[in-house]
Amino acid sequence: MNTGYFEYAAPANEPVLNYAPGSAERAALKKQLAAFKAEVADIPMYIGGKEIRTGKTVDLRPPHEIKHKLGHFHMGEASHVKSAIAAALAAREKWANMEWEQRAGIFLRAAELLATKYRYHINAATMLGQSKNPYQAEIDSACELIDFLRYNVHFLSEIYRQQPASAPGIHNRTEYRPLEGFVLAVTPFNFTAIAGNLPTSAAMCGNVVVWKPANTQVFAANTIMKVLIEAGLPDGVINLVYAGGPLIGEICFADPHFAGIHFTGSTGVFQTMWKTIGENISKYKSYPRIVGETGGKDFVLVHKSADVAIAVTALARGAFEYQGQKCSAASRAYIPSNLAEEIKSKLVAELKTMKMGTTEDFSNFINAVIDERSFDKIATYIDNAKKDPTVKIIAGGNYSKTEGYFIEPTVIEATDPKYVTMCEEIFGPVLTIHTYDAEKFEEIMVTVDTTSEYALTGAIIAQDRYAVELATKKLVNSAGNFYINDKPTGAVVGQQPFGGARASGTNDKAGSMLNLYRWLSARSIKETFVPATDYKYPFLKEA
Ligand SMILES: NC(=O)c1ccc[n+]([C@@H]2O[C@H](COP(=O)([O-])OP(=O)(O)OC[C@H]3O[C@@H](n4cnc5c(N)ncnc54)[C@H](O)[C@@H]3O)[C@@H](O)[C@H]2O)c1
Ligand SMILES: N[C@@H](CCC=O)C(=O)O
Repeated sequence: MNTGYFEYAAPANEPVLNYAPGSAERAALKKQLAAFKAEVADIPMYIGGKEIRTGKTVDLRPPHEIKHKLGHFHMGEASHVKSAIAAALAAREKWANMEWEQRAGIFLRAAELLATKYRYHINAATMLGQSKNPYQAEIDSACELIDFLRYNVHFLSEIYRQQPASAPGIHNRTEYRPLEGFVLAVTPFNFTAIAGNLPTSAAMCGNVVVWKPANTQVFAANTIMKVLIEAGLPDGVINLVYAGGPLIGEICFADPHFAGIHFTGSTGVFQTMWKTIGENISKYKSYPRIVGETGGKDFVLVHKSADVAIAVTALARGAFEYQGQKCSAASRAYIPSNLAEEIKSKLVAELKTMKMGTTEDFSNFINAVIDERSFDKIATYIDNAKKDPTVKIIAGGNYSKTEGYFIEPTVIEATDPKYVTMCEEIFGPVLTIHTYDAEKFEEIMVTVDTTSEYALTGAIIAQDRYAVELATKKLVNSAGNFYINDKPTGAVVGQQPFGGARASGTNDKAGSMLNLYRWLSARSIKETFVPATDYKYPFLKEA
């Protein structure tokens, strides 16, 4: 029974705690880190509200301390993926029919639990499981996830409010139904907020979900699921399964009830998914929604009028926060010849002050990269650069995987703007810099635009407003998130809706109305109060 139209006003962004020495939040976070390190977690899958343990376990270890075991999770097989689909479909009717304000209450309660009771749980889990320092964990697993939940409730209430006009004698209305089937959410390792947002944004719209996180993000994914259950999410609405990516794809994309994929991860995986869905298109009840935010090769373009301190900070933070493992991370920089020496020497000096080590030692800015596969891939790019006479490593270049997967912040200088590390996504702490003739700004913008297949984020650093205007126009298709005099990372929900085009994804802007529309299937209803009873037009009637 609907008894009113309920408002969900735009929320404020969750305030970022600073964890300064002596602060209460610092003590609470340290306590939770110690608690996690003192236990061995046994993490189940969650299917139809039941905890499922298969006995086939995979160990979880902090990337910065690989000898320590945090716990393990239970790996699923084909039968578990099928059970997750069945549980989702069984929950669908009741969930789709639940009044919006009841659904909203669950996600707002989850946001509140994360902001209070579970703030240090989710941050400590992200710090240990994904090797993030306290600030990087706070802006991701606490603030961004809380913002996604609160803003999406607000945005969805705004969508529901949008209704068509009605001519005299009739009433029109639009119902925003969930999709007819289940949504598959496949999430990446690098952001706990994204892992939480992809299943919950679809579920909030009334959809049922099968959620598969990255193996290296399971430690924090488990906390998200526990919070959602405590917040009152009914059984079967979101089913968390751990299984190989290809296996999940093979089963879900062959199911006639597959209604949509909400993916964030690499471009190659997304393209494979799209191809499989295309091959299976005639099997589905409805055309599935395909939403994917993928890779980037994000640029910083410095103009000859730039403030050097702004440029150096944009590069230091933009390229090396979270070890460069943000899809938005600056990984190619174009610096003008008049400022090149000053920018390089100041950047190299800054990088020397960045301490690297565990996340439990709060004096470390740099922690480890996510796993051995990633470490080896990044090290290969660095080794190849060391052997190549056309490029020079001007900072970092050392790495070790003895204690954890540590790679120094590395800067490669390339005379060729099409050198491999200017073009390919490395996803690690490696920045490549190219110096251009300061008088050839227009030419370098063509290079920026045509060097990579991606178009995720980019930044212009300039004091000259004509240069800012020119870059904003010429690079219109080079980035979905474009920054002026700032680093190209750190988009905030409700402020900079996030996503890129070209090979970077479908640009459906996580944390905005644009994204939520993809999980809705509108039904238009027209009611005529005094319907016609005669087919004849007035002019056909006798005078
Ligand atoms: N554009 C964005 O908003 C955004 C945000 C975060 C990360 N990313 C991108 O994500 C990548 C890093 O994350 P990652 O290493 O977790 O990415 P990934 O593509 O390796 O994995 C993402 C997810 O897909 C799963 N997967 C892997 N192979 C699969 C297959 N064949 N079928 C189905 N699922 C499969 C993984 O297990 C994981 O859950 C980078 O390319 C980065 O740019 C993009
Ligand atoms: N939204 C994040 C990036 C997410 C991708 O990894 C940012 O803007 O830095």
